[in-house]
Amino acid sequence: MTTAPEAMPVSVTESRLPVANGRQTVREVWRLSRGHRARLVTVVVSGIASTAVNLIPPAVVGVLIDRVHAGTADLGTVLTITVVMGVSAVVAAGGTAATTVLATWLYQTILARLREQLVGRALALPQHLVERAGTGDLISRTSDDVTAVADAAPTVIGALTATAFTVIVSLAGLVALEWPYAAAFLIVLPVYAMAMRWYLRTGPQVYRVERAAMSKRAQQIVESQRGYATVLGFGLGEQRHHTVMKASWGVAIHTLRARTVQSMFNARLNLAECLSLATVLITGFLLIHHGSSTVGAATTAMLLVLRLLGPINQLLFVFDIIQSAAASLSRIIGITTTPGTEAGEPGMTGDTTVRLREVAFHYEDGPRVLDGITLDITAGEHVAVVGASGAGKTTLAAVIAGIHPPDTGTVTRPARTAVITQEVHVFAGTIRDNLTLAAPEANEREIHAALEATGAAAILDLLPDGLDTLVGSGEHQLTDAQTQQVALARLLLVDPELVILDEATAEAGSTHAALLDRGAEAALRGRTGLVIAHRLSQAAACDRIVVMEHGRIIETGTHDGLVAAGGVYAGLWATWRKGKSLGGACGSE
Ligand SMILES: Nc1ncnc2c1ncn2[C@@H]1O[C@H](COP(=O)(O)OP(=O)(O)OP(=O)(O)O)[C@@H](O)[C@H]1O
Repeated sequence: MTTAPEAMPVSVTESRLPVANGRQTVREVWRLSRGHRARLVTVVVSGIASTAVNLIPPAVVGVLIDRVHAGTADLGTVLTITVVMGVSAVVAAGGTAATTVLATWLYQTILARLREQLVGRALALPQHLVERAGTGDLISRTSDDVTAVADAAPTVIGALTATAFTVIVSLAGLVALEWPYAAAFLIVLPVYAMAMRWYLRTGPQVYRVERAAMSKRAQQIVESQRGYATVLGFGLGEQRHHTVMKASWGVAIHTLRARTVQSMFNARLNLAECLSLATVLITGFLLIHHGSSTVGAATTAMLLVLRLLGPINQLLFVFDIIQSAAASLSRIIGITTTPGTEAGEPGMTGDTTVRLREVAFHYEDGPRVLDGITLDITAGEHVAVVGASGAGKTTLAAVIAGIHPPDTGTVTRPARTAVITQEVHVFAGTIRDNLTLAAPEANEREIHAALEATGAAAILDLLPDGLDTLVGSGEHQLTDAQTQQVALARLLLVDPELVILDEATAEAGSTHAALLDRGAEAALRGRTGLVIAHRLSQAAACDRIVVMEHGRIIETGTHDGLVAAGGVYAGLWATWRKGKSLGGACGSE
């Protein structure tokens, strides 16, 4: 009796990252095999041949039994049959080994290509897609789904090549012995079909839910790790722990359900096996009783059926794994076939201006946070955006940067746009790695010039190994100000046409703020710039100021003009001046 192998979890269809359909998946796998098709054919032929050789032993055992039964077996017969069985076993083993090696080489090569494409494409995905779907889904595809496909490949490829031919040859063998043997086996096939039908109706849904629970858990863990500082800062450890624990329990419950479904499928398969053996045994008994079959033929028939059961179960199990792995594969190929940003995102233009027309935007299920935004930023102009918290400043920056596509309206921006957001990540590696991340060709002189210009050169004096100091998790920790300075220097090395600065708030008048203002000034010099002004001193130094309220632009003009107009900005400025000292981001102060 048999036991089903561990079923792979299937993918979440409700995911918002694209999922390829069956035809796209097959076409893509076929494309990936380009250059290796001759090997593919060899794998199929050698797998089929070795399976066919495996059918020789049942046939010769039947002959031996009949000869023994007829009293014609002598030592020569036994030796001949032994040699035939021995040779067929060696040939089948050699063929299977060769098939396995060739198949392994083939699928590993294809998988390696797929992985390369996946990583390359994942890094080039349009940001708004990843933002909307959540990084957990992307991580799940690049880890869980790749593992599912890699684990499934050996089983699937080996079994598929062997199974189909075994079934055909064994059935042909049963017919050649006596057609009732084949008929006896065939009448049990509906039981297999019913087991399969039940499983296909029940399994995918259970696995899908299991996989959705896994994605949710991954998302919760990633968010807890990403927001580590916030979790610590706000004492959210207990709450995050509870959320992750709840998500983990969800996985445990759904995994238990999935394994239960698997066990029930096994029970149905075992019933089908018992019925096949019983019907062929009874048929053999009846045929021998009526003198139309021999004991040897009945034995061969039983051995052939026993041989058939293995591949049939294997086919069903492989079907299960294929189904699960195919879902993972379609999730992976959904990513690899998604157009990346290399060819340019919508809204990218060849000039250095920014142009927004009647732009509206809302977050998933939320209200509109941008409404009727029309704005032009001319080449080289520095525009500051100010407004109360929640006015939509950061969202506007993200829409201009192409991170969020607008719901309605149009946005155009320069092709080379660089953004510094409030959360700057330090990549594991050296300071040099972090600086040259987006400009790998930058030389030593350019790196130092960028550090000087942004005021970040002083950081090097504080680091044990200068540019080669290892930073990131578990290594030297940069302060927030240093991290942002490094980000500004990195931005200089990229030399963008449009700079969008939405840096973390720094207390006005602090050394931190002064350092950031100096870095920002260097980053904006000679470029078109949009500054989300968290300190009004940043706004005052820009060419033009845009005031936002509830997702709309309510005032726009120069600092002096807006102060003189006595509107919302003038009020903000008056409040600001009361308690703050001035610095500047746009560099004109
Ligand atoms: N990822 C998000 N999902 C849903 N709503 C969001 C998201 N980000 C921002 N919002 C909402 O959109 C509105 C505008 O937020 P936004 O961050 O753009 O404002 P802001 O003016 O930059 O505020 P702040 O100065 O506090 O950063 C707010 O109501 C905010 O709660």
